[in-house]
Amino acid sequence: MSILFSPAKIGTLQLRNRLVMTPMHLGYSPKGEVNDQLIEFYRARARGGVGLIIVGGCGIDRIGNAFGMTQIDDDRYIPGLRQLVDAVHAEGAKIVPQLYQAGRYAHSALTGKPSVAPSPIPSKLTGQTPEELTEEKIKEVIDSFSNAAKRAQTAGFDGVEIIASAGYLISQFLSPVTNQRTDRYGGDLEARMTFGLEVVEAIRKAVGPDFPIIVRVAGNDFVPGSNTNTESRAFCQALEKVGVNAINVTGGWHETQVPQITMNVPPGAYAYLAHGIKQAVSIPVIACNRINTPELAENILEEGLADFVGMARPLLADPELPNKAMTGETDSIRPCIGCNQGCLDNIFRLKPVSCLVNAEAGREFELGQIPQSAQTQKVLVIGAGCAGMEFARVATLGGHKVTIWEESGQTGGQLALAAAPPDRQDFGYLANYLARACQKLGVEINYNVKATSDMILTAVQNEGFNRVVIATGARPITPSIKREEGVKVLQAWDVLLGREKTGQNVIIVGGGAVGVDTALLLAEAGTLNSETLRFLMLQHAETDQELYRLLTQGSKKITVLEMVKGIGRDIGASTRWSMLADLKRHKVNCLDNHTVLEIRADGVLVESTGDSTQKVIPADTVVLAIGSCSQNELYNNLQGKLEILSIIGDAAKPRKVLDAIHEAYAEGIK
Ligand SMILES: Cc1cc2nc3c(=O)[nH]c(=O)nc-3n(C[C@H](O)[C@H](O)[C@H](O)COP(=O)(O)OP(=O)(O)OC[C@H]3O[C@@H](n4cnc5c(N)ncnc54)[C@H](O)[C@@H]3O)c2cc1C
Ligand SMILES: Cc1cc2nc3c(=O)[nH]c(=O)nc-3n(C[C@H](O)[C@H](O)[C@H](O)COP(=O)(O)O)c2cc1C
Ligand code: SF4
Repeated sequence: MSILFSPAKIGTLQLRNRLVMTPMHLGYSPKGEVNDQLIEFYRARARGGVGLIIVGGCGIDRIGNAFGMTQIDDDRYIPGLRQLVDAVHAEGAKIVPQLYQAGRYAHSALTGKPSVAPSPIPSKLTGQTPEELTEEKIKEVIDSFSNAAKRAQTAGFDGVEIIASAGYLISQFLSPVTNQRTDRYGGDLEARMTFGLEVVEAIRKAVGPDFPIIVRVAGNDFVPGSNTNTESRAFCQALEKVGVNAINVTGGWHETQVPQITMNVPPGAYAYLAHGIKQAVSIPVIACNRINTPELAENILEEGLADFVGMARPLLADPELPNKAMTGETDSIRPCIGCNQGCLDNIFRLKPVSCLVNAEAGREFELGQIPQSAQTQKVLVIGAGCAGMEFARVATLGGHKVTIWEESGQTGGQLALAAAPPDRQDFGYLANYLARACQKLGVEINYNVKATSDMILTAVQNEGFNRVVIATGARPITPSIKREEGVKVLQAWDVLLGREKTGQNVIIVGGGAVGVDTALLLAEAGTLNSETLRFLMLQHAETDQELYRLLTQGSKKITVLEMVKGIGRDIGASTRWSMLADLKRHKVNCLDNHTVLEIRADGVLVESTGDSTQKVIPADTVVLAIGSCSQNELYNNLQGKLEILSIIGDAAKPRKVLDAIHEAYAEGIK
C-alpha cells in the first residue's frame, strides 16, 4: 500500500494523497490576473492526480511582487481566482495560494517603487538597496498579508501558504544578516521571529480558526552567518504555537552559493532538512526539492523524513505523474531533468515558464489535446536523437505511422554527450524516456542504418512513405588552425564518450558549454569517488581539508581557452554560476579573451585579445570544443524531390535540447 497515495490531512483540509505541487511563479499573468493560460495549466496538474496545488507566489502588494505574477492584492482579482479554484476542485485536487512578498529581492525596475526590508542592506540579487521598513509600514505589510488571506478565503481557496523562505521578506526579518534592527523586530532570534509570527497571527485573525495555514521555511538558509536548521526548528515550533497547520521545508536562499535545484543536486538531497523540522514539531511537514520520482517520494515518507512530499518541476514536466505512478506506469513518466532551461532560466529572462522536456507546459490552453489526423500518414524520420524521437512520439499520438532510421546502434544522439560529464546524467533519463515512449507507441526504429538520399527516395517509392523528416543533428567542427606534428588533437565529443583518452596536461579549445563539460569530466580523473569518501569520512581517516583536496584535485592539469570574453556563456543563468564554481574548485585554468594561433609540438600558441601578447601554453593533448555544424546534406539533396520534407532540431540549426524538442513537437502536430 502506497503511503504517497494515501489520504491525509493538513489541519481541517482533507487531501486525496500526500503529493503536493509546490509553488512556482510562472509569469503567466501580465496584469496580475487569472487567465485561461493559468487555469488550464493548473487544471492539467489537478487532473493528473496531485493532492494539493500551491499556486506560485501571489503578490500581496505592489512593492514586493515580480513580473507576470498572479496578484491577490485587490478584490477585483477574486472572481478570476474563484475560477481557478473551481477548475482545480472539479478535478478533485485542493488548492491554496502562496502569499508572496519579496522584500529586498523585489526590483524597482519591475515594481516601479523602491523595495522594502527590515534593514537597508543591498540586495545580492538586484544590487539595489531597499528602504528600511518603519513600524508603521510593517503594520501595512502585515495588513496586506491578512487582507490577501481573507481574499483567498473569499475566492474559495482551501487555505493559504505564507512564504518565509528563499530570502524573501519574512526570511529577511528572521536572519541576522539582513535584519539589523534595534526595535522589537530585531535582535536575538526571538525578536527576529516577531514579524513572521505577527503575519501569521494577523492572518489567523482574518480567516478564523479552521482555515489551513501553511508556512514555507528555509530548512537552512545556506548563507554564511544566517540561520541553519537549528534556528529554523525554533521558528517552526513558534509557528506551531500560533496555529500554523503545516510546514513546507525548502532549502536555502536565492543568493546562496550552495546549489539548490540544479541538476548536480542529488535527488532528495534536502529531505534531511525537513526531517530536522519534523523532529521539532507535531504538525505535518512537507519535504521538497529535487524529489523527482514517485519511488523517491515514497521512500522519503516510508523512512519518516516527512509527512508530505512536494514536487514542482516534475509536475511541470509531466502533469500526469501522479496518475501514472498510481497505475504502475512509472516508466512512462516524462522526467524533470533539473536543467532549469525552460523554467527558472526563463524567469531570470523575465519570460513565462516553459519546460525543456514538455513542449505543452504553459500552452495547455493554446494547444489542447494532440489533434487526431483525419488521414494516417506513413512517415520516415532520419535520426533517433531527441528531435527525431519526440517527433515520432507526437506524430504517432496524432494517428500517424512512424519509422525511424538511426545510423548508430542506439537512440538519444547528442543526449549521450550532454549526459557524460559529472552530475549531468539526467540528460540520459530523457533519452531513455523518449526511447520507451516510442517503443510503447509502436514506432519502428531501425538501427545501424545510415540513410542516403537514394535510400530515402527508394523507400518513399517502394514503401509508400508520404512524409520524410530529417533529424540528423549536428557534428563537431574542426577548425583550420595551423598544426605541428606531435601534440594529440582530439574532438571533445570523442573524449566525452570515452572513445579517446587524453594525456595529463590538457588544453581545451573553446569555453562554451561543451568545453566546460569536457573540463569538468577530465577534472574528475584521479579524485576520490563517493564510496571512498564515505569510508574515509566515517573512519575519520583524513581531515575535512584533506578530503576536500582529494575530492577536487585530480591527476590532470587542465586549461580552457576561449576567444571572447566569458566562459560558459551559453549555459543558463541558474546553472552557469555553479559550473563555473566547479571549474574553480577543480583549479581548471580558464583563459578567456585568448585566441589559439597554432598547435605546436610543445603546446598551444595563444594571443591575448587585450594586449596582443603571445605565449605558448604547454600541453600533451589539445581537445577541440569549438561548436558544431548541422548535418543537413540529406535535406539539401532531397529538396524538391519529395512531396513533404522537413528538417528539425540541430539538423536545421545547432541549438539546444529545448529547441529540438519544441520544434519536433510543433512538426509532430502538423
Ligand atoms: C557535450 C554536449 C553538451 C550539451 N549540453 C546541452 C545542455 O546542457 N543543454 C541543452 O539543451 N543542450 C545541450 N547540448 C545540445 C543538445 O544535445 C542538442 O542540441 C540536441 O541533442 C540535438 O538533438 P537532435 O535530435 O536535433 O540531434 P542529435 O542528438 O545530433 O541526433 C541526431 C541523430 O541522427 C543520427 N543520424 C545522423 N545522420 C544520420 C543518417 N544519415 N542516417 C541515420 N541517422 C543519422 C545520429 O546518429 C543521431 O542519433 C549539448 C551538446 C553536446 C555535444
Ligand atoms: C520557475 C520556478 C518558480 C518558482 N517559484 C517559486 C515561488 O513562487 N515560491 C516558492 O516558494 N518557490 C518557488 N520555486 C521553488 C519550487 O517551489 C521548488 O521548491 C523547487 O523548484 C524545487 O523543487 P522541484 O525539484 O520539485 O522543482 C520556484 C521554482 C521554479 C523552478
Ligand atoms: S525545464 Fe528542465 S528543470 Fe524545468 S521542469 Fe523542465 S525538465 Fe525540469
